[in-house]
Amino acid sequence: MDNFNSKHLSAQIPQVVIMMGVSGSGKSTIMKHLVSSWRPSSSSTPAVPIEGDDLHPAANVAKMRSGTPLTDVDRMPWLDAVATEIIRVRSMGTAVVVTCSALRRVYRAHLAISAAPIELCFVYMDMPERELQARLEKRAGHYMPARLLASQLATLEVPDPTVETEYRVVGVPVAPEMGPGDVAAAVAKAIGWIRVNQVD
Ligand SMILES: Nc1ncnc2c1ncn2[C@@H]1O[C@H](COP(=O)(O)OP(=O)(O)OP(=O)(O)O)[C@@H](O)[C@H]1O
Ligand SMILES: O=C(O)[C@H](O)[C@@H](O)[C@H](O)[C@H](O)CO
Repeated sequence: MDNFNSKHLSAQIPQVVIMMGVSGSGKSTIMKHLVSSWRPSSSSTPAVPIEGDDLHPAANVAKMRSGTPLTDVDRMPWLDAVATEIIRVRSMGTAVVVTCSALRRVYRAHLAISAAPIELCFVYMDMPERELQARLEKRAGHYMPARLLASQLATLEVPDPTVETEYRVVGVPVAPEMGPGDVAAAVAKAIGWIRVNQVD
């Protein structure tokens, strides 16, 4: 995973970052830490968060709540809504951090094409299945049941630098002992963001 980080980052510091990966990998948690403590060096204002979970059509939420995995057809209007929100927020000129599982390569391509010419950088939250399962079983108050993890993992196409159609992506290995602040710092390091209060 390490050696595709630098290879797939162009010289430009990413301004629009998509936290991707399966349910329970920490996308929402790390997004909050990232926007509160880190920013691209070129930006004087905080990055704005977009919570992809909030953009699902109600039917999708009902489906997941009932333990049924979403299909490609279910996800397409959701991906469109995420892209539309990225375009809206980015037009204000701030950096943006988005949570969106973007499990399949075609979903990442759909987002990237829909948001163009805005450039997206995907951050893949890479966590062992056992830890994912444990976190989902402990998590309370979320519509996504832990039993959907198997289908999430089956749908996931792990970002692969050797695939020609893969978009700009950074893999961040998340070890169980890393707290949210540690993970956010690892993500920030991988994308070249600096601490919010750091003097340039
Ligand atoms: N680094 C961490 N250390 C310990 N617990 C964590 C860490 N990151 C996230 N968690 C916990 O793991 C659970 C899953 O995290 P979170 O909800 O952020 O994942 P997610 O990828 O956004 O999931 P979903 O796609 O289902 O919304 C939460 O209960 C969260 O508090
Ligand atoms: O692609 C999907 O199957 C969905 O987007 C899920 O990943 C959920 O949105 C999320 O996990 C719930 O929080």
